[in-house]
Amino acid sequence: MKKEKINIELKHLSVGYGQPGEAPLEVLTDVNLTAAPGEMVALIGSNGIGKSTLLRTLSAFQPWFAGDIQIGGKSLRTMHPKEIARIMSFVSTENIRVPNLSVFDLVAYGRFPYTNWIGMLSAEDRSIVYEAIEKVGLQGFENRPAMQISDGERQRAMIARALAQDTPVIVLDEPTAYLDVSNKYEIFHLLQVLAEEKKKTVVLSTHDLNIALREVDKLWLVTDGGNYQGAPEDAVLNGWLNKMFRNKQVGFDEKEGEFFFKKKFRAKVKVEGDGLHLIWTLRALNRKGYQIVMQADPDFNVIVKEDTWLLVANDTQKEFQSIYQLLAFLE
Ligand SMILES: Nc1ncnc2c1ncn2[C@@H]1O[C@H](COP(=O)(O)OP(=O)(O)OP(=O)(O)O)[C@@H](O)[C@H]1O
Repeated sequence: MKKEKINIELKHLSVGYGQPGEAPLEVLTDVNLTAAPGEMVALIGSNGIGKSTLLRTLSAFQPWFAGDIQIGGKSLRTMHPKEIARIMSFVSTENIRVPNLSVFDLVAYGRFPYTNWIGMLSAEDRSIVYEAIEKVGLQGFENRPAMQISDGERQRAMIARALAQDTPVIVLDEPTAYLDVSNKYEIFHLLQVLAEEKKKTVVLSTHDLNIALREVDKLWLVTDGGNYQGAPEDAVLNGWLNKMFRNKQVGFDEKEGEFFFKKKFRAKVKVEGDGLHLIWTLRALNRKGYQIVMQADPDFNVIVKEDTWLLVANDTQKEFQSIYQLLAFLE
């Protein structure tokens, strides 16, 4: 079947929760965001801001209050669940609580929009399922009970299920939450390849900001003060990342490209040296709360040579063989 290329548009969207007779809880209001075919988008924002709520709403798992969600120019409100299932797959971090469900069966659920009413898999369906399992590196796990695999393996299996569903849009809520750093990069890479080669629109939420900044095409940034979208580099240059956290102690270092915790400086240090040894010495001193100065009068100096660190303070000098030893002495 020829796959359509699908745009996503969130227009003045208000999402949240409401029970009849209770005051509605609006989690996010007036959200205006877009994603194009072939784009990998990371939704980022602080804990509890409403990322899961937004993604569940986008995937038609819950209704919204105001505005519209348009998929390929058509309002999600007007679409039949079966039509949505052929356009959009959703991966969450929820646990699987079905005993005796094998990894193969779990992934095969992805084929439900295409199977007949008893869910019979054709030979083509089975080969798509095996291919999806292989793509996420779970070959050999097909017969294992899905309840008896690790969190990371289950996360891969859930992604395989979305691959088996073969939709032009894939929405993933924290797909890398349980993965180690090498698997996080692999999953980001896999999703990126899908976006690029198959022109799928991939929208995922993540707290892995450093990876997202390096790997995705676009950020959707939700904050208390509004929403922003653009290339990760636009987010850095426009200072959006500094608006992400209410905790003013956390800042974004535009030059390093990473978040840091603002500490009170305990002393000034001037450091001489070069190469990697200098860079990591600066990071270590910074981590321990020393202010690095170039011009101002330092409280002490550190001269970095390959594998030796010379501390010069007033009239005394002391040599160390590692950063650990230098920091221990400074304590
Ligand atoms: N089923 C629910 N009913 C009512 N309120 C809810 C429900 N689920 C979540 N909330 C509330 O909605 C707000 C947003 O929650 P949500 O899970 O969307 O945030 P999030 O950005 O995904 O957080 P995190 O980064 O911690 O996963 C929170 O205040 C949360 O308590």
